[in-house]
Amino acid sequence: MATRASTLPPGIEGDFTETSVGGNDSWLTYETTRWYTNAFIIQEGSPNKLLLGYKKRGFGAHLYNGFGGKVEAGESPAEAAARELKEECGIDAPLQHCGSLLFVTRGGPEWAFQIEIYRAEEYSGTLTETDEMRPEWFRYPNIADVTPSTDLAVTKENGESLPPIPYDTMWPDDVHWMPLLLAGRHFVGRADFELDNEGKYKMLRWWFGVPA
Ligand SMILES: Nc1nc2c([nH]c(=O)n2[C@H]2C[C@H](O)[C@@H](COP(=O)(O)OP(=O)(O)OP(=O)(O)O)O2)c(=O)[nH]1
Repeated sequence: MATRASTLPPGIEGDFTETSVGGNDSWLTYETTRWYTNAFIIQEGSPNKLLLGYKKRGFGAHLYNGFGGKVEAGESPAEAAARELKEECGIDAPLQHCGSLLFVTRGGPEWAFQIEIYRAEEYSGTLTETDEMRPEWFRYPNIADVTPSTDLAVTKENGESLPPIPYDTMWPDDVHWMPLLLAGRHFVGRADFELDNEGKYKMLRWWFGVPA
């Protein structure tokens, strides 16, 4: 059950209703922030379809994710999101801003990632595999009855020919906000991670909410 947020994580400001919170570690500190984007194509139908890309190289390699990257000097986040979508999978889309995620690591990059998240229901152009990303479609269930913490990967659904959302090969925070994204809701969140000795990112603490 969502509760009105009493204490927001550092870096999150506003009036939000908490949808998911966890972890016992202290919030990590950071000195600088860099801006990033992440874009998803979401199509309701039979089945409902979500476009993800398998990242072939760089940060988050071997994970499925939306399409995105750094906001370059002189660009707005919306311009960067459109550019990255085109560069990484060859398509254009009427992207709409729907979320903001603060991503902080210990042992990884020393800056905090401010990630602006976009979605679109349509696109033009031909989906193309690039050096960085391999686009693939996944199915998701009808979300009317799904709460923010429902594990969509195991929910019974139609459209058996597409695989379910591959949460096991995504950033661990994504399961907390993906239902909000799929439901077309606006959301904000913070997730702190630690890079362990084996080169894996472990989530230490997280908080997600929707505008109150
Ligand atoms: N879904 C999800 N995406 C994340 C998380 N953390 C995180 O950095 N990302 C995304 C934001 C960016 O889209 C991407 C990191 O950017 P990148 O490493 O591809 O950026 P880049 O500048 O090297 O790429 P590029 O511009 O060369 O294409 O990963 C997370 O916890 N969940």
